[in-house]
Amino acid sequence: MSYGSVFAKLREANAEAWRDYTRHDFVAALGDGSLPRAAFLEYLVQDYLFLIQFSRAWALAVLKAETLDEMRRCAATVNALLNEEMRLHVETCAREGISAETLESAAERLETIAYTRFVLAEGHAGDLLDLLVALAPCVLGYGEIGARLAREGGPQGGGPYAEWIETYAGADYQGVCAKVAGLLDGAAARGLGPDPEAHPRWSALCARFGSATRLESAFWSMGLAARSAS
Ligand SMILES: Cc1ncc(CO)c(N)n1
Repeated sequence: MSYGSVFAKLREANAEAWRDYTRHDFVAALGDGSLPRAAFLEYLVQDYLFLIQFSRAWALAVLKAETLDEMRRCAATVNALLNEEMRLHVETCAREGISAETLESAAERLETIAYTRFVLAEGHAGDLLDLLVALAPCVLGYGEIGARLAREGGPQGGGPYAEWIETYAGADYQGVCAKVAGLLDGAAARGLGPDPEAHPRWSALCARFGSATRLESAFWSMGLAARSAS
């Protein structure tokens, strides 16, 4: 699987953290269907709150964009988040008796606050490239996870979390991933030149990508911890 050259370099520079995130126990349990329902629902409620802030971060990317084409592509991502991805959360929760109002008034857990405010703060302080590097593990990590779980599940799929897997493995979401990888490559080419790893900004960008990746792992762990809590 490849989502562009700069993403591949950032992932390689954070290989261990990336493996922890994309091969997390939560992900394995989603794939084989053994994830307890309570853990999934707790994750889904927090993820809904995550997506609200994440949409704001993509709206910030519209603001930080340097070309009209970038503005359009960032705006399309805001639309995909608010009007497509969040539907999965609302519909799944509705079937479990959790209303949209309940979702919106749920309290953010610390892991949700940490991750979303990290991305927003990095974006406010930096330029478009800084923001996209903080956003990349979320968007492209889920694309990679969804595609892998769909492949491993075989042609029929099935299982209790098939709809979640299909959301991220599906053509719409994979198309968003390709767009985001293209945005990242473009912003990096502009900001870092032809050899990004030789640029003085590179180590800070790798560290930022690594932090977001570790915050993703913490988000999965929060879901697993909810298995026993309420
Ligand atoms: C925590 C998290 N990361 C990434 C995505 C993909 O948008 C998501 N829905 N939630």
